[in-house]
Amino acid sequence: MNLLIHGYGAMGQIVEEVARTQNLTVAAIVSPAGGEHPVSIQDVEADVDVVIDFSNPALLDDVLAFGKAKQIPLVIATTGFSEAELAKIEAASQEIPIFQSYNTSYGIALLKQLLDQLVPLTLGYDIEVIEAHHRKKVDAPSGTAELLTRAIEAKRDVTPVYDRTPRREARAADELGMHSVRGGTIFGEHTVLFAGDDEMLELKHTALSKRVFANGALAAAATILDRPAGLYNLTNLYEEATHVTHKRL
Ligand SMILES: NC(=O)C1=CN([C@@H]2O[C@H](COP(=O)(O)OP(=O)(O)OC[C@H]3O[C@@H](n4cnc5c(N)ncnc54)[C@H](OP(=O)(O)O)[C@@H]3O)[C@@H](O)[C@H]2O)C=CC1
Ligand SMILES: O=C(O)C1=N[C@H](C(=O)O)C[C@H](O)C1
Repeated sequence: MNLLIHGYGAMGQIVEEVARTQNLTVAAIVSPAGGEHPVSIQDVEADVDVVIDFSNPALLDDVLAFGKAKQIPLVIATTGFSEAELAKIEAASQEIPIFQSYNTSYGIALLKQLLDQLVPLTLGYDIEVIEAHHRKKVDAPSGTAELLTRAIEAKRDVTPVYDRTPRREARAADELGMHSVRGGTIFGEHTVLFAGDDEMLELKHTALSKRVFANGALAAAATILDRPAGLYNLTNLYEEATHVTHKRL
């Protein structure tokens, strides 16, 4: 598997490190900051089998154009896409295999499965999603908070509310509050709180390193390599990705 690592910030660098420990071939790295690497994906000349993208939505068009021109699969792990950008990813997936997920950890895949089962049973409980990340994160709420919110919305009639400051009223039963904490070096923490009368239930996932995301992205890359064109995610790649992603680091 000849990898192209697109985006060479904190995550791109960890993907490179983890790929090398797994004896995978890093054929090219694209670093908008320049240095020894190409600045743009369009300048990559190496033979590449799959792209792993941890960068910025501003670069989406370039990544999709590259994947379609070379007819190779893409693993898109960047967060913060608009609805229009997500639609572009979906359209491109009719031509090439694309894995797109706002969180590549195995634990979040498990949390989503739990929510699918649990949320229909929680009428009468108020649900809030709380996420915490490092001080360098630029997007909020996190992609994972959006992913979890969509999973909850699919199972209960709720309306996401990100900012309560303009409201001066009691919480409506159908609200789904979302909250962001930023500080320090927190790798990523997501809590789904079910608050009932005189009791609370919390489902919480804590990433203990960035390696967990790199490992999951590499597992996704290996899994979609030979897939037909289509849009893949943690749910429909779940079975195959499990044994790879969940191996001991
Ligand atoms: N799906 C998942 O499981 C995970 C997703 N992520 C997501 O991956 C992305 C990258 O995270 P991380 O590596 O921590 O972020 P960094 O800020 O450390 O790196 C981002 C990379 O994208 C480039 N970049 C950023 N903005 C632009 C822009 N406007 N135009 C061109 N290049 C740009 C940066 O280049 P330069 O250095 O020149 O600024 C850098 O190479 C984020 O969206 C993050 O939320 C992160 C962890 C897990
Ligand atoms: O920027 C990060 O670091 C992370 N971003 C993703 C998100 O926005 O959910 C995934 C993970 O939580 C780390």
